[in-house]
Amino acid sequence: ASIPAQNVSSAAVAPDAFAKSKFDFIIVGGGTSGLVLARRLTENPKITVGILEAGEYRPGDDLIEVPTGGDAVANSTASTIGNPDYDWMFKSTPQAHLNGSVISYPRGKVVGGSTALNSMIWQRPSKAEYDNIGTVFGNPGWSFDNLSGYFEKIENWHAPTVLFPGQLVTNALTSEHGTGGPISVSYDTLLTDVDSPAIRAANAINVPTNSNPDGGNETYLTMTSRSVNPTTGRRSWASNGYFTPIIGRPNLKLVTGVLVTKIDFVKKQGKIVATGVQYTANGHTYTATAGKEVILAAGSLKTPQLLELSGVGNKSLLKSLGIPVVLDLPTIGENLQDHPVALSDFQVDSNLLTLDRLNNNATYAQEQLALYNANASGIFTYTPAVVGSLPLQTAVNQSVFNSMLATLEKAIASESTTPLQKVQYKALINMAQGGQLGWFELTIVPSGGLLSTPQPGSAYITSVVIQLHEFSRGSVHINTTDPTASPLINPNFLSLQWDVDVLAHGLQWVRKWTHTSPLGNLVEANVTPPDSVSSDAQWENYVRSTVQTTNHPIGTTAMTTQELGGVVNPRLKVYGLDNVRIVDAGVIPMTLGVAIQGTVYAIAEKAADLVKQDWNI
Ligand SMILES: Cc1cc2nc3c(=O)[nH]c(=O)nc-3n(C[C@H](O)[C@H](O)[C@H](O)COP(=O)(O)OP(=O)(O)OC[C@H]3O[C@@H](n4cnc5c(N)ncnc54)[C@H](O)[C@@H]3O)c2cc1C
Repeated sequence: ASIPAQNVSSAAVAPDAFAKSKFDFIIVGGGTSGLVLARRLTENPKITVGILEAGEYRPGDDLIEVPTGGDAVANSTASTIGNPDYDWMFKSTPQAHLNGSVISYPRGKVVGGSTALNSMIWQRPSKAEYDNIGTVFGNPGWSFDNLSGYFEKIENWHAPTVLFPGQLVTNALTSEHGTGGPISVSYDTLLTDVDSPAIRAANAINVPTNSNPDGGNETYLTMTSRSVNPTTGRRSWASNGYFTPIIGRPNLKLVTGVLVTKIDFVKKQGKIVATGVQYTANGHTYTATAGKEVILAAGSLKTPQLLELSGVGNKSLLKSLGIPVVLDLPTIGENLQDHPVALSDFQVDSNLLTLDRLNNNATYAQEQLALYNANASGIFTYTPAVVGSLPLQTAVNQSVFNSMLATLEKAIASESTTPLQKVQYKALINMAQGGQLGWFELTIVPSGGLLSTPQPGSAYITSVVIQLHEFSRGSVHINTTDPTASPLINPNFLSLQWDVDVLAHGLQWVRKWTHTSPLGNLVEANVTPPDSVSSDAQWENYVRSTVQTTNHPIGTTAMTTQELGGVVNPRLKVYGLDNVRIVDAGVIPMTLGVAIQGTVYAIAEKAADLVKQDWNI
């Protein structure tokens, strides 16, 4: 849809004025977690907070806020993605296990961060996964019950009004949610012609509908909630949810369009104390000072870069680049995990309503736009509704599972696994063997164009298969002292055969699903991959040549014990630094079986409480 962006206004102070202010807390990154912290810390009028953000403040921007402007797995149609006004547009290093290809890593560069770009899917993981953060990784106080409590603070939840086959609105579902929080969470009010048939077909092959994925068991298919305001029909994101309503607080200042390049440290009585940060704008370098703490919320790919540029990281790497070592903390930037994804698309009966109709029928597109503008309804409010995760055992029988596991155990025994990996692998294998938790996630995007080029007048579905718990581990590090350079992002996808097999079996399950009635009655042809891809070797080749990221990088500044190589402690403070906290997706120590924006908001809400407790404010 070509909807013009509204005028952009600025709520920020100028870079030099910001430098002259004195702050108690400096927050690097006005993204998802940065804005939550800013709001909560400035609830106390005596506390001053300064946020530094590389992007701009873009309230009411249609490209960001109109739901069909965002796509389901990113990297393709949405015009914010791949647009330097909104996106850092990172690329991975060439991927050894993906035939050397480079994959795109979109990241939000705007006040609101990656919530400006994301696909708005709103999920909570199963109980065991949150509980693991506390028990497996040695973080007292972190559990499902504790983090779920924060969801209630974040959410302004609206019950579904249109239901999937088999779905109920139960008291259990309603009571899981908050209704007074800054982020609107709602459900689609319109379904396309393929959504309900997809659910019925899954039900026919023993995959049930889950009516309450938020109560501790998120396995199986559900009508997903999403961060969309049902009254306005617009994206609800960190900027319009957390920041805009508090813009006038005199104790909060924001500077936009600046790049933070370094954290300044002094040594005081044997402690390493951060005094503030340096940042650049228009060729000038400025310094901002923090009386209490520097909080890093630059995201899992940029926070490690800033620490390394500041002399905190692996001392061999720092020395090789001529950076004076402030603190040797070699696990910074290691332990990168993500959700690799493989797509397949199918042609369906062209009379069906899918998102393709917006491209195929100009009159329909105009009518729908008018409907959207008049009363915030219609196809422009739609986001993919069919989402759910399935245990691996849904797609593989016991003997295939056993053989995958045997290959995996051999590979990880012969690898030089770190103490953290040993603990993670044990927990993951337990989860896989239990057969209860989701191992691959499915989304149906009722549209072509994400994978292959759609034929005019045709209709499609694209199925998304996400590997939720990879065993491969990557890294993100600097290779230059130039702060404007992108860090080297190496997700190291599919370095273990298990990770390939999960996606290959997931794709094969999808082919079976799409040919099961009633969905099967609507599907006319397999497009990509074509019918000719059918042997295990062909599926493997297909996976290795098409995998992308679902944009959920985590773990690069992991919250766990020092023995396991943690970067932050359970209060999110960096080990060895006196007053630096990290509050972003990088602290999540191991993959979660869901999309992660809700968790990042929850971590930031909890972090605000930890900061308030520690400073008695
Ligand atoms: C394309 C895409 C689709 C996604 N889809 C979903 C989804 O459907 N559901 C879901 O739950 N999750 C989704 N996610 C993931 C989720 O949105 C992110 O994990 C989450 O928003 C990350 O929050 P964060 O606070 O860690 O970082 P961010 O929100 O990215 O914030 C970091 C901020 O720091 C700023 N910054 C970084 N470095 C500097 C610097 N040196 N100086 C100044 N500023 C700096 C950045 O510009 C940015 O604003 C998606 C993400 C993307 C990118």
